[in-house]
Amino acid sequence: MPRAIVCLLDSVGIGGAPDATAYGDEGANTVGHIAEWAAAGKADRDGLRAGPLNVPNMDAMGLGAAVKLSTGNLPPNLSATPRGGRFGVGREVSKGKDTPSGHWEIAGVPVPFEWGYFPHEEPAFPPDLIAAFLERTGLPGILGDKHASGTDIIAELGAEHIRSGKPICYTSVDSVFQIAAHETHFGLDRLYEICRQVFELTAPLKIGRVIARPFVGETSESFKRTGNRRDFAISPPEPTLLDRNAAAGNQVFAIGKISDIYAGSGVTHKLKGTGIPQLFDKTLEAMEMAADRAFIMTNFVDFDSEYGHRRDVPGYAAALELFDRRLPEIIAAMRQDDLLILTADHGNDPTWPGTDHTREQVPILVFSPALPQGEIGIRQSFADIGETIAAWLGLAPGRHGKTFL
Ligand SMILES: O=P(O)(O)O[C@H]1O[C@H](CO)[C@@H](O)[C@H]1O
Ligand SMILES: [Mn+2]
Ligand SMILES: [Mn+2]
Repeated sequence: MPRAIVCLLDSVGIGGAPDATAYGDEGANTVGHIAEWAAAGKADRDGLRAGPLNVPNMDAMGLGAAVKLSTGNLPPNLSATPRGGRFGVGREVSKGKDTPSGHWEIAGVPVPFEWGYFPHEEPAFPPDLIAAFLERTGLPGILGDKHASGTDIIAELGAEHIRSGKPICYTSVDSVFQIAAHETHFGLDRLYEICRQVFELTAPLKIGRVIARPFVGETSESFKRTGNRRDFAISPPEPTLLDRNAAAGNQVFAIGKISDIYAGSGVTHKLKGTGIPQLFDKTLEAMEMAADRAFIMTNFVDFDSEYGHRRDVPGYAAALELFDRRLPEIIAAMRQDDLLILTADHGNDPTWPGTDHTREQVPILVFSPALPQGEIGIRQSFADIGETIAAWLGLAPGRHGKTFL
């Protein structure tokens, strides 16, 4: 009996989105540029990695071929000829180049509305929203109130935050209200509680997520974010693949950030994990526990949060290589009728200006022991992934997307 596993490599885009210009991202290509920089010796870091990008296992599943299909160019050290599975390219129809938009569409639900965004101005947040927030929480004020990178802003304002007790509030090009606060000086539960308050206040503005960004350390040089990030997210507007599989009485394993991204909806088993190795361990654990018709989905967030937003090319390359080294463990744990899909939710080209996501197409790399090698082309919506999995698991067809198997 079938099962399905999705490894979502957060932000591992492959360029070529036809609407990239509208986002200022024409030419962005996360995998392609990392491979180019690595081949040119520009992704070396002592003690971490060196030389051309080395991802033979993903490449065998069609990573190089997918980049070529997406952009017309084969990046250095990747191959145009996969050695197993089916490869293709996913094109997003939802307008946001953010995590929930990508994930919901992958689970069969393109986002039918425009998210609310905060302007690239200071203050970024509407004064009446902040006034209501301060009134509800009794806080003495906020710091930040602008677009920022989360690591930069804690270095800039962390000390003042500790002194004043004012939380650091910031946003980005995504539909987010983020709050950074110190885990002990401010308190983790208190941070979660004020996020909950903001989440209620921002719901009418269609803000996708309020994100708690706890950190530790005592000085600007040593402040460090912890794994206790928590996302308070709007619920998807229609039942996703997760809801549909759970409603059919099947297991749905949400690993890492997945449960938060779908607001917990349709999740029957939630497994926490931080970092690529632990997320792999949890995925393997879920594969051991999973019954027939189970759906397992893991979000590997580090590509995005640790390397993409930080514009860290060697770090991103090393993370891809680490993922690639462990991929055979998942393949070895697969049963004959398990389906594995590697894909991504958007791009985050670490060679691109700024620190935000980039509008890109994504790889769709499909593997099942029984499935012959082949190509699935450029899919016109990420929803084709969800629809294919739904069919694989024996669920009734959904409202969006077409199966590609
Ligand atoms: O710079 P950090 O705090 O990592 O923020 C990033 O993380 C947010 C959620 O993925 C994005 O919108 C981007 O702003
Ligand atoms: Mn993402
Ligand atoms: Mn991100």
